[in-house]
Amino acid sequence: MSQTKVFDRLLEKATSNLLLENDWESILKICDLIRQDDVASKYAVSSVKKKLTSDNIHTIGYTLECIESMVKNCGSKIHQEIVQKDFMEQMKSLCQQKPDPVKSKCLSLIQCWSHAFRKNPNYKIVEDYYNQMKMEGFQFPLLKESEAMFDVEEAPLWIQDSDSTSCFRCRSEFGIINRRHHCRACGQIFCHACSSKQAPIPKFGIEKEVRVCDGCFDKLKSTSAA
Ligand SMILES: O=P(O)(O)O[C@@H]1[C@H](O)[C@H](OP(=O)(O)O)[C@@H](O)[C@H](O)[C@H]1O
Ligand SMILES: [Zn+2]
Ligand SMILES: [Zn+2]
Repeated sequence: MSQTKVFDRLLEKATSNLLLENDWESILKICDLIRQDDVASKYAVSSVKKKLTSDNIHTIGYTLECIESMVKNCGSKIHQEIVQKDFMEQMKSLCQQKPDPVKSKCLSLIQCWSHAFRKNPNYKIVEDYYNQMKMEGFQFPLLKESEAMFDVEEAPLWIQDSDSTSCFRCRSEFGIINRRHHCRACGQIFCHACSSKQAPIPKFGIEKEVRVCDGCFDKLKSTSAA
């Protein structure tokens, strides 16, 4: 079964209106799939946005729990998808149209994200919505700063192929035979001889074995042995 199908099934489970409490196991598996890039964050957020349009208030409530965990655990790849006008509009309309606990959950999420993203100018839309909604009379709950702190470690962006003509480690020139390969731990580009090993990268939430360079392999092994 494709990982996207696995994600869809987990999201169905985690947002079922038959649940009596949060299905944390499914929620955390959803976060793992996103952190490991087994499912695209754009697809994940668009699926969650659809769930927020459910007629069932319980499904919406459990979906908000999923969103909260995705934002806390999956880093900027998810943040970039939620700091969009359409998503913020959807959250605001839930505050206008739905009763508690959905309304209060949405208000506290908008407030939490506004605080957590306050230093990132690219995410200013959240603070703008928060301030605008305060001016419009929405009653936000007391901010619990500890809940608004999440600095999850995430995998580095990959160096662009075009930015590298030789192996970062042995300097061999790339070409038809000597192909480029990315290390998932440092994001640098290596020849196959310098990046033939695989390892999980727990600090990035990558539990499966992925390609890493020899230097990162040794570091990861020494960390896991410690
Ligand atoms: O197979 P190629 O045509 O050489 O393309 C390379 C592979 O897709 C590499 O995948 P990998 O890191 O999983 O090997 C990727 O890291 C490189 O950026 C690509 O240039
Ligand atoms: Zn090399
Ligand atoms: Zn590396």
